[in-house]
Amino acid sequence: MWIGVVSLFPEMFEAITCHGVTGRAVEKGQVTVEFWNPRDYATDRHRTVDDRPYGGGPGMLMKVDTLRSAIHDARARAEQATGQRPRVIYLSPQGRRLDQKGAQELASGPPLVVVAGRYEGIDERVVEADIDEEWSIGDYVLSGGELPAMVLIDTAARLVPGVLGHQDSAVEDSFNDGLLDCPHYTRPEVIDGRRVPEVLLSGHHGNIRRWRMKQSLGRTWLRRPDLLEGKELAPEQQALLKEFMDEYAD
Ligand SMILES: NC(=O)c1ccc(NCc2cccc(O)c2)nc1
Repeated sequence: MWIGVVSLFPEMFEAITCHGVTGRAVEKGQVTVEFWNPRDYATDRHRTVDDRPYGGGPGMLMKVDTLRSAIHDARARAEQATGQRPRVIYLSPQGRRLDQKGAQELASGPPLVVVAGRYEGIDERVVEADIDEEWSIGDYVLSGGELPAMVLIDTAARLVPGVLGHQDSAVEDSFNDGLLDCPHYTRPEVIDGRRVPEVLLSGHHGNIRRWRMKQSLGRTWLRRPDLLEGKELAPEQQALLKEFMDEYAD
């Protein structure tokens, strides 16, 4: 997976390119992340990258010419490196809500150029002319688009085949098949008098699979019933959820 990043703070992205699963994916070449900094396109003495908003009001916007040059070069490199036209994404609270389904879509699609805004954002004509899709990681405002960009890149990169240890860990992940994750346990067997559920010590893989499925369904029902709305459950899932609900009612 090839990802270009347009950001005034490229060093922030070490959080995903130099650590953990995503860091190893970059090291192994399964994921490529390249950076373009609008400040490198500034020609004035002060290397200006912001500009005042028409109509007045507080704050600044990203300067148009330096931003557009960076996006243009990132786009060109994407095509040169992959032979495909990239999807240019801008992170803002006005964008499409990122979820696991969207992450899967991004991971299996064309190369990405991800644009991280600073200040109060970018000129709307740049959104119209240069941005293909606006995405949001949630209904809150951050001081910049870098953290949202890293969230988007991380959740997509980990879905690239071969990036996660054993592929099924991506499948079993929370929000896979749209359910919340089941509880997890590891050593010691007892913590402050709290024991590991016996079924998980039984070695009975069929019972363990069913217990985990029941817990995922039950937790989703209790914590995020909206995720069950309109969701087609398999007969086994329906039975397990009913069992959970009956036990919960007791
Ligand atoms: N929810 C998000 O994905 C998100 C994205 C960016 C961001 N900050 C930079 C910015 C960029 C554009 C407009 C704007 O108002 C703020 N904050 C939150």
